[in-house]
Amino acid sequence: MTVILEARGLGKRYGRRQALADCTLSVPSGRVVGLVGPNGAGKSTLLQLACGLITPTSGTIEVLGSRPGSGAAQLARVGFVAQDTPTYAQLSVADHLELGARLNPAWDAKLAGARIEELGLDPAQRVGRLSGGQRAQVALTLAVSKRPDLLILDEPVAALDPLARREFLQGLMEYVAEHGTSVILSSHLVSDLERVCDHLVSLVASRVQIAGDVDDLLGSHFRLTTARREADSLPAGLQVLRATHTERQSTFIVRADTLVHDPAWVLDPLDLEDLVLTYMAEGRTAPASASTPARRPAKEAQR
Ligand SMILES: Nc1ncnc2c1ncn2[C@@H]1O[C@H](COP(=O)(O)OP(=O)(O)OP(=O)(O)O)[C@@H](O)[C@H]1O
Repeated sequence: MTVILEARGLGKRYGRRQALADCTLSVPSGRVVGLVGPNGAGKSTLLQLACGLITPTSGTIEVLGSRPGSGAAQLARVGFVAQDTPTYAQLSVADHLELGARLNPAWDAKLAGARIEELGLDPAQRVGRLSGGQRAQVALTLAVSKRPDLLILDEPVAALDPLARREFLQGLMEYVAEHGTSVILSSHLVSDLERVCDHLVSLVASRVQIAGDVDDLLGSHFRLTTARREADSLPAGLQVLRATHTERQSTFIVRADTLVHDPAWVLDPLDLEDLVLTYMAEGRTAPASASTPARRPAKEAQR
């Protein structure tokens, strides 16, 4: 398996504020990775470390086999769109493409021109006069037209209306399918991520809480409904992430790498949103472990 991003004990501290802590992560190449987590969890910090905009205060990170921002060749292989989709308000759309062409050795002028035409944007239009969504599209066009091996997008759809969001993600998927680019994108919109991502990284309180291929994660997490019982009476090997009880019934969200079936249980699959929200809620009540979430003991039932 080729790894596109490898972090070992990675941390970033601003004065006394720990923006990212003890992050150990290995992201396989060829994936569309969804990076999720509550506000302030450290998502932008991780993405900025990955493209070399900031440097770690502890640990190491390698992207495409070398230190981020370590040279022109490395920079050329990574496309980054920051959270505020920065563009130059006074420059036209065509000026942006010209800038992209001059700054990037592998610039794909045909791709850039075709995207702008598809989006129905006037090349002569000043970018400061475009809507937030159109500016996001111009920023994405610049990032993909440099033909990177890894595209890093920090909340790319936050400013877009639902239709523009759908079109943006559809366009991104078509691009990825055609060019095989690896993508890491952060978003609070898990339902969007569910449509496009095949790998998930969840950060809570500056730590990696869970990471893995979406199919593996969904295949090892379930909603288990049974006659009322306490979490600690469930078989060993089930990690109880959440427990709720009525007078007669208990519902557990469990993680189980190999599941023993019991006819007294009803097991239902989780969707990605359930899974992400469960871990986020768990992160609020217990400090997250960086790399071994499945080994934690079952928690006390919440009543
Ligand atoms: N330049 C900075 N100086 C000081 N603190 C910072 C700086 N950048 C980030 N932080 C702090 O680091 C923590 C993580 O911030 P970060 O922007 O990475 O979170 P995030 O998960 O991207 O949040 P959001 O979802 O709100 O965008 C926050 O507590 C933030 O205040």
